[in-house]
Amino acid sequence: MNTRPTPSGPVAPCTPALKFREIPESDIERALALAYLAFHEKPEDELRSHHKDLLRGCARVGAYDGDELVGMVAAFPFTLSVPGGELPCPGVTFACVAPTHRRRGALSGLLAELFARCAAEDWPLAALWASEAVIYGRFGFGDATHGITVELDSTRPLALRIAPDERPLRLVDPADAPALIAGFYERTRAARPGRIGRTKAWWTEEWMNEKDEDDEDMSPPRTVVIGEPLAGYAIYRTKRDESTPGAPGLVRVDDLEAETPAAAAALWQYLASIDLTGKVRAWGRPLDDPLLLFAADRDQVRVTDEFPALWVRLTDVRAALLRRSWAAPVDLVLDVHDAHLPDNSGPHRLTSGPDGTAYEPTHDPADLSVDVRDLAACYLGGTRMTALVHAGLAAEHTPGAAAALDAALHTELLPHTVDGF
Ligand SMILES: CC(=O)SCCNC(=O)CCNC(=O)[C@H](O)C(C)(C)COP(=O)(O)OP(=O)(O)OC[C@H]1O[C@@H](n2cnc3c(N)ncnc32)[C@H](O)[C@@H]1OP(=O)(O)O
Repeated sequence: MNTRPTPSGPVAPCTPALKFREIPESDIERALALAYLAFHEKPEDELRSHHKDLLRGCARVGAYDGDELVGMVAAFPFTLSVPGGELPCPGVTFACVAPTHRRRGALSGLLAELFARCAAEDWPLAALWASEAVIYGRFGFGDATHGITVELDSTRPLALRIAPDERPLRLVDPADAPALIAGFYERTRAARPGRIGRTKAWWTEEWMNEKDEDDEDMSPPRTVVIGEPLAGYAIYRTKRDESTPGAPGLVRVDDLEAETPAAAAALWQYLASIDLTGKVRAWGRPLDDPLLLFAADRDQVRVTDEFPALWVRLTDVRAALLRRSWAAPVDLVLDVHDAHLPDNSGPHRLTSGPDGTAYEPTHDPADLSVDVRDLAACYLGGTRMTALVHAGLAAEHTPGAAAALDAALHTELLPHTVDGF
């Protein structure tokens, strides 16, 4: 059997008039105007200039109708943590097409151009956050990391089942915070796949930016740390509730990492005890956040949302599989289907063991058939192949093949991405 019920589809035919080429620096203003048109935004000068800087640092592909720029994608030069290390991974952003040119294959052409660039640059992965979940599966992106929103009722002290770390907490000046916590963050990246490498500029402009891009009522970012040497940190903002006099305000947690459960408990307890606030909202927490287990009262700590976070594309399946580590020996034939990048398609024998990992074309019958988007969903260990087989999205020809692949793909911590872009 070789069922592939919802494959990534073939590339839509491009409008013959459209040409795809690099967007030069001289067109960045036009590129921004196009993005603001497509995303319905009218940013102030400061934010506009920030977007301009971001675009300058990106690879940029444009769709041109004659001289008119009608579509673009940009890509940050990120690295992504994968099991056992990290890989170069363009972070696709600013994907947009003028409303006059939509559904004529512009995005398809732009992504085809980007994939060609990935092959030329030896980028085995690409990744993005989707504005709409329905868009990117057809291009071979799979939802490889997931996030949850957690809300704490902090009108009463946070009840815990474990003892928090009793060492003092310190607030750190935003200008000093990146240097203090960057090394610690890097260690969390090594332990958890799906995390983006943060440059100094990324720390300063995306994490320590005084103004919050989404909510102008939010305070500047605050960074609280515990331990010497550092055992954990939280980056958060607060806002008052102006609607009702005396109503408690909000603590919004943007990032929190701790190396021990006790340090995490101390940070959550601190966040839940800030005066004049009554709710802590943490967006983009990992699915396996220990808080959900060590909270003593799950009515006080509730998961209010779950969503796909990072969509990953295996632009070079072979390189992506060879350049991650494997949790258990594996030897099976994978028949991958990739409608956009045919070099990825066809049966290959995947072996991994004490002598290393190999992934080579074979004429042996397939043990497992899977679309490249679904393999991408499993790649960081966040989705189980057995679940995909049960959902009818992958076909198991040899009993036990999916379970064997899951054992090899397993990661101790679930993949997680908190850097939006
Ligand atoms: C990574 C990021 O930046 S996410 C941000 C994405 N951008 C936005 O949401 C901005 C507003 N939207 C847009 O600019 C455009 O509609 C885009 C970029 C989403 C799509 O661009 P288009 O050039 O219209 O896409 P294109 O014509 O190549 O579509 C290819 C296929 O995807 C489908 N598709 C594209 N967008 C959507 C959508 N929003 N919902 C459902 N299907 C979609 C098309 O129907 C087409 O399907 P088909 O091959 O079966 O015919």
